[in-house]
Formats: sequence, C-alpha cells, structure tokens
Amino acid sequence: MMSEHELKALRLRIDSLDERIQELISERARCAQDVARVKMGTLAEGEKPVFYRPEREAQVLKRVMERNGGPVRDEDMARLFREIMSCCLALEEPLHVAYLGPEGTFSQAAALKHFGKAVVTRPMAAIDEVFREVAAGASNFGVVPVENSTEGAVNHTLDSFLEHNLSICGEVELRIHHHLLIGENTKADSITRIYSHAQSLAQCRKWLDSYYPSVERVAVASNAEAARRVKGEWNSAAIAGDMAASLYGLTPVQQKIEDRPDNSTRFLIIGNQDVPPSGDDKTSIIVSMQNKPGALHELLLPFHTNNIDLSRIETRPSRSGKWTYVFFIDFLGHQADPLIRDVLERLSTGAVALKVLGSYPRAVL
Ligand SMILES: C=C(O[C@@H]1C=C(C(=O)O)C=C[C@H]1O)C(=O)O
Repeated sequence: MMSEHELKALRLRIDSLDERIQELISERARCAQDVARVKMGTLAEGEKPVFYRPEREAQVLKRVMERNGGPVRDEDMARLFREIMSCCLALEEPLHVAYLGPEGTFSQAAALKHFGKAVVTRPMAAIDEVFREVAAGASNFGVVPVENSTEGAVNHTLDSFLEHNLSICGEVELRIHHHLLIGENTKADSITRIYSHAQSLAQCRKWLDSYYPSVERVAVASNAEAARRVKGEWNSAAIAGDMAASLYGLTPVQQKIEDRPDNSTRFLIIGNQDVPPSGDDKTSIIVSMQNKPGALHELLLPFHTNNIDLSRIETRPSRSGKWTYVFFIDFLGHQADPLIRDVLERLSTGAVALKVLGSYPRAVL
C-alpha cells in the first residue's frame, strides 16, 4: 500500500506539472492572439478576417493523436486539445453556431464536439432554418445531420442544399446511444406511450418490438422535445440521448437500446467559407445528368479513371421536373488537387448542372 508520504510527494509533483501546463496554455493563447493580429494586418481593403481555420485545426488534432504515447487515449488527448483551441479562438472571435434544436439534441452535441465548448450554440426549429440563419449571416456556421449508419440519408438536409448557396466546411461523426428515459412521476411498469424522433424510433425498432411491442410509439420533432413531454406525463417514456436526459432531469430505465452497437450519425458544418487543403480532405458535389442511357456510367467514369475513392452517392428528386434526379456525391480529395480538378472539369462538360458544395477536412475525432 502507498504510504502517506509517497502520496504527498506525488500530489506535489502533480501541482507543479499543472502549473507548467497552465503557463504553456497561456503562452499558446498569446501565440494564437498574435496569429490573429497578423491576419488583421495582412487584410486587403474591405476584406474580412478569417480567424477560424478548419484545415489548420484538423492538422493540429491529427498531429496530437499521432504523437500521443499514452497512457491517455488518442481520442481523449485530442479532445483536450480541441477545447484548448476552442478557448484560444474564442479570444478573437466567439463563433456563433446554429444547430437543429431544441437544446439537448445530438446536433448540439455534434456542434460542441466539432468546435469545442467555447462557442455560442443557437438552437433552430428546423433544418431549413439552420441554412437560412447561416445564409443571412446571423450565425457563422451551422450543424445539420446528413446521414445515419442505420437509417440512411437525412433528406431535409440534402434538399436544403438545393435551395441555398452555402458551402460545406467540415464534417463530424457522432456515436449515437439512445436510452429509454422516464421522469420522476413516471410509473415505470405502466408505460403506454414512447416519444422520440422518427429516426430514433427506427434506430431502436427491434428493441422496442422485443420489450414494448404493444406500446404506442409517437414521433415528435426531436429527441429533446420527447424528453420535455415526458416530464409532465406519468405513463410516458422517451427515447433520447445523454444531453437530453440531463437537461430534462430524466433517468434511464435501460441504456444503449439502439439496435446496432455502431449506430452513428454524420453531421455537416455549413458556412460561407472555402476551406484550403488539410492534406486529408473530402469533397461534396451535386450533379444532374441528362436522362439518357449510360448517364450514370458517364457520371462515374471520371472517378474510376482517376482512381478517386467515392465515399457516398445519394439520389434525390430534382426540383426541375417530374422523374428527374440529382446525385449527391462525396469523395476523397480536395478540389485543389489536380486529379480532382480534372474529374470536375470532365463532369461539368457532360452534366446538366454541377455544383461543388465544398472541400473540407475529414473528421478527425
Ligand atoms: C491560431 C490560428 O487561428 C485559429 C486557432 C487555432 C489554434 O488555436 O491552434 C487554429 C486555427 C484557427 O482556427 C491559426 O490560424 O493558426
């Protein structure tokens, strides 16, 4: 057993390490302030400064993970640095980030995971409102869900890209754990109704079929809204995540009830900023082709010949005619890469319309 003496000596060492860490964080923050001063000093007439640099932040986080020698896990170490950078950036510009609300949604969790906790998050009532808020310049960035590993595409988000001229500046992936939650007045053995967002009900379908086969499933606007409703009802439960549970003071009857243990959602960061290459990037485009034989082959050929990795292809009805479609395509690489430039040039000659939504760093965390 460790002696009192040893314990005291170790705590003294920790105190002195903390002092050094704190000094270094302050020094780092002063450096970031100097970077901001340099950025301000090199502006052309009328040009606005760009303080937030997603590609640089992705490189910093990647390097942190690469050089990590333990015992702290790579992801945990990166999360600590994520918060340090977030605080450094907030000294110059407290970013305003709109997300699909209300408070306590997974979109808010995604916003905080991506930007760190020193940003101001602003809940919006619908995905389209997140787009409008950012397009109007009322928030710097927006966070919207785009696909779930169990349930597939979030069509509202894809359709909003057709209506707004915003770029994708980043992506963030979140493991989604759902819990069955009740309030202090709920009678756990008399539950007759379970509220949740339709996507979450679908992600827990098998579990619900096994444990609550005859209980009414009510789809509401968000998981946070489900949690809010349960507070006042003795016979209802909600399916929602940790943030909503703690925000509304609910307790889990059963945790992690999602059917697939790797259930994850991918979110996009939308903004008005073009992001330079980070060295490990993705590009997203919308493209529509003429409705003729071989059109899909023609669309995919440039990717194949240039050996570009497609990570996703999604089809949505186009706004311009019945039974005509647009393709949403994500692939690895940055639009500044010569190979990608070549793909985009070849696509634009064969396509009816081509819109590059943006190139952005692949999610690090
Ligand atoms: C310091 C900079 O500005 C911001 C702060 C960063 C940081 O704290 O490391 C990184 C990128 C930018 O979001 C920079 O551009 O290097």
